[in-house]
Amino acid sequence: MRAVAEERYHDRHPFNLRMHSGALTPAELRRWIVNRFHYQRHIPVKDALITAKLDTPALRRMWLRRIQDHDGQEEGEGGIERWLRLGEAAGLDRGSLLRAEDVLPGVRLAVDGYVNFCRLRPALEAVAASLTELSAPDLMRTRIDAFERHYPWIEPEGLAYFRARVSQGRRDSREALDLVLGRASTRDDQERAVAALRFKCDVLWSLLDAVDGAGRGERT
Ligand SMILES: O=C(O)c1cc(C(=O)O)c2c(n1)C(=O)C(=O)c1cc(C(=O)O)[nH]c1-2
Repeated sequence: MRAVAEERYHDRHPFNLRMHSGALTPAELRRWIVNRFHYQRHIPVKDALITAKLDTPALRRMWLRRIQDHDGQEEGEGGIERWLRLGEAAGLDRGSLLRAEDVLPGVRLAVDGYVNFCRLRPALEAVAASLTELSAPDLMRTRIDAFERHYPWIEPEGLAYFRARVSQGRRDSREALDLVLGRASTRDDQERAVAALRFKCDVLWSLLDAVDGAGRGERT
């Protein structure tokens, strides 16, 4: 699982490499923020679908916390709100983020693919798909450094989302890995868990393909 989460993770995608080296234009970075918001706002939806598949109070409590991380305990809190503030720090309008008018077709398909995977597959596979988060905390740190160094026009308070995800991602991936290791007792289960994680890597990769492709005309 760790090898898949490392080798196929989107930190190696050309768009992320350009982000980290400071090569993105303001328009490209804003396009990424708008499109990634579409992914962010669906994370609690897919986590609700997973919660419904878990069969003990302890597991449901554990997974419900993820929904709270994104939705907050009340208005004005949580990861979705922090992402909206990132958008504002980059000069985007909150209303246009919420209306999702500029979300690319390929991004809609990638996000639908992930939500429907979690809707239709058993808990083991849906939880295993979240394990891209094994690699997410390192990427968050790279991203924070890159934003501070190369994109100072984004106000620093906007980076609160990424800072919070470093520890949340570590805890989430530890819990999800324990759950998968505890449940995947047969060879078949283990292979399905690995395939789920590969699928999720493809979701993240396709999302960035769409964002990258949309900017190609502007760059040449
Ligand atoms: O910015 C990123 O590169 C990135 C990647 C991932 C991931 O690896 O799936 C997640 C997040 N961010 C994220 O912010 C997040 O809340 C999250 C939840 C999940 C998941 O599948 O349950 N992945 C991710």
